[in-house]
Amino acid sequence: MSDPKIIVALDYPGAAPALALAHRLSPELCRLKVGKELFTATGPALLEKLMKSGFEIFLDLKFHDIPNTTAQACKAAASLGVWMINVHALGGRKMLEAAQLAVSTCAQPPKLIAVTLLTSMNQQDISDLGINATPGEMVLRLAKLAQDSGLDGVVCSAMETALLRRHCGSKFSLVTPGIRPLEASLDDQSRVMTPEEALMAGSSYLVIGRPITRAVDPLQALLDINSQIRGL
Ligand SMILES: O=C(O)c1cc(=O)[nH]c(=O)n1[C@@H]1O[C@H](COP(=O)(O)O)[C@@H](O)[C@H]1O
Repeated sequence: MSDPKIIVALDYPGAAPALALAHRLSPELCRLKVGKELFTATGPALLEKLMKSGFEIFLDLKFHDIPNTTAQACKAAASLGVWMINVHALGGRKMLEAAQLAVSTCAQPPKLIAVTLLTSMNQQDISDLGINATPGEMVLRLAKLAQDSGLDGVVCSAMETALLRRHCGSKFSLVTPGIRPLEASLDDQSRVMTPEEALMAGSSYLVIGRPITRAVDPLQALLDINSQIRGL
């Protein structure tokens, strides 16, 4: 099976627009991400439809709770047959280890990754939290914590991928949102890179939403990005 690098974020309020977009794309070209908005509106039924069409799904619910609650939520998410799920690294070591253990006991364990520092956040946002670190320092610390806890990878900005590749090795998955082709609007993202820059820096997968979903021709936008990154 092909291993498409692009994960298209289906950030929609309901099933109809999400399915309409999925029908225009194809599993050879991309994976799909279902996040909080869409999953809250549609529940697992939509995942089944998308998976029946052959798409691998990143279920992005960013669990962050006490260890037992997070572990049980991860178990429930893993039982849906998705390709990847995530938690927040800020939940700490005990939560991460509990999540990893819960997922590892599933029949078909999905990849489990941890969100480090949201790509919408910048130095000022970190200072506002009372944390005395640069984005790079904070992301590296959280990525090492996730790796030590047995997770498969992290969500980070592509601006940190070169640093994480050096410290976490080549097998650790680096999933990077905040991807913006040249001339695309930043929207609410802060730490962004182009698709080529992100892959050259060491990203494993690129999460891309609005630059594709809000394009006049989403399939063409996806094909354009895939042709820019071919061979990287
Ligand atoms: O976990 C994520 O996927 C995620 C983490 C992060 O730090 N930043 C981030 O943007 N995301 C998600 O990635 C997608 C980015 O969408 P666009 O900004 O439209 O490309 C959204 O669905 C976000 O929820």
